[in-house]
Amino acid sequence: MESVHHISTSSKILFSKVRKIVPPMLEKFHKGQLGRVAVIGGCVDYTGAPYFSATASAKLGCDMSHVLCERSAAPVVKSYSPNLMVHPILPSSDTVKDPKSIDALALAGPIISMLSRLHALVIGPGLGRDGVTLQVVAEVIKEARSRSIPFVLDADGLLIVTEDPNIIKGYKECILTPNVVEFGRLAKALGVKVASQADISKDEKSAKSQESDACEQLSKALGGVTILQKGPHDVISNGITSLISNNEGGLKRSGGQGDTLTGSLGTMLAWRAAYHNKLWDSGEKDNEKEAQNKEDFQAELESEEKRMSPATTLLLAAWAGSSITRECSRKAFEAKGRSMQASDLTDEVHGSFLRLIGEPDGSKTHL
Ligand SMILES: NC(=O)C1=CN([C@@H]2O[C@H](COP(=O)(O)OP(=O)(O)OC[C@H]3O[C@@H](n4cnc5c(N)ncnc54)[C@H](O)[C@@H]3O)[C@@H](O)[C@H]2O)[C@@H](O)CC1
Ligand SMILES: Nc1ncnc2c1ncn2[C@@H]1O[C@H](COP(=O)(O)OP(=O)(O)OP(=O)(O)O)[C@@H](O)[C@H]1O
Ligand SMILES: [Mg+2]
Repeated sequence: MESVHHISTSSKILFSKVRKIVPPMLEKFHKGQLGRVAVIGGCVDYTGAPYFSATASAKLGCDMSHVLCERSAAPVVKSYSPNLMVHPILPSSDTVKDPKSIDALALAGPIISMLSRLHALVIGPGLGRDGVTLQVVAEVIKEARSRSIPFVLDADGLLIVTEDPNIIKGYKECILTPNVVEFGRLAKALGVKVASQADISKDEKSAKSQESDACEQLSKALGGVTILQKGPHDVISNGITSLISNNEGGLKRSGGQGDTLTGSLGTMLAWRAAYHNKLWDSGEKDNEKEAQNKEDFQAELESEEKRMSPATTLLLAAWAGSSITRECSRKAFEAKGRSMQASDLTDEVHGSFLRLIGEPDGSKTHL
């Protein structure tokens, strides 16, 4: 049976609502207003992941793209691109005197001091599993939460939640992006039962429903945190309702496609903040009511004149990031077939944005 909780609004309408939260390009804006996003990740083992994430964020359209990484990763990430601002301020066991006795909050100081200048964080791409690094990042998460800074948590960053779910429980300004393995770890930690492949119905509709039920349950167990569960289709749930992202993707499953997703989400979160701060006039009527049930969410998504509430735009931003990533994968696969690499997605970000979303009304781009 199809889950009763899915939002059934068509993709066409959802994309028209996404366009509402994309800031138009206007001469009056100054550097930074269209998004300052930082990716926290990059260690001795992984330098590609933070690069792909930060570059996707920049290519989607944020103004400033930072990478906060471990010392050994910084010169490598810098050498990939002069466009990124790369800060070697993420501590690890290799960069502290005594890894067994650290003051994690003090070590997080240089990162925390940057937070007031950022609109959104992407925590996790290529973070690695070093104990010192993870303790420091846990302090950054607590601080970002206390200041209501939105963030995406992915990859090794999700381990922090698996260890201590309370760190994000009930936080309504974050998106978790687990792949199938990470979802299983989180579900286990929260005591949510996930149907095994053998249990999942062969009927496609029922299978989709079972998967989105698991996503909704996990979201509920985390107090309504938004979860984007990646897979053949992506399920996005806030524990009350779900959106399914199922536009066609590519067939190559190369590593690093999740990084285009997190970077895109970082920019969507920064744009969403600008929308709620009324950086420009969206032409919509004010709406004081926060969406609380499926009907409210659907009504906001289908209204042509009312502003959306933050809970609705969070779901929508997650759906948009997923749709863009899948379109990048489709186009890159069309061109490259089985040789497709993560960097091929990076080149498709802007074209995918234009095809799916398009420039909002009022943009002076003449595209
Ligand atoms: N170029 C890079 O620097 C990249 C770095 N990455 C980083 O690598 C680190 C580890 O990430 P992993 O994703 O490997 O996580 P894990 O180390 O938890 O490994 C997950 C394992 O599950 C397997 N798996 C994935 N989907 C599956 C499915 N549907 N069914 C069964 N098995 C499945 C994968 O092949 C992988 O071996 C993270 O920090 C991540 O950000 C990745 O993002 C890939 C690209
Ligand atoms: N079977 C599939 N069919 C179509 N798209 C898929 C499929 N599996 C994953 N995707 C898409 O690929 C993107 C990355 O998801 P994936 O599950 O590969 O994440 P990941 O394992 O975290 O990636 P990474 O290697 O970057 O860590 C998502 O946008 C998802 O929608
Ligand atoms: Mg991943």
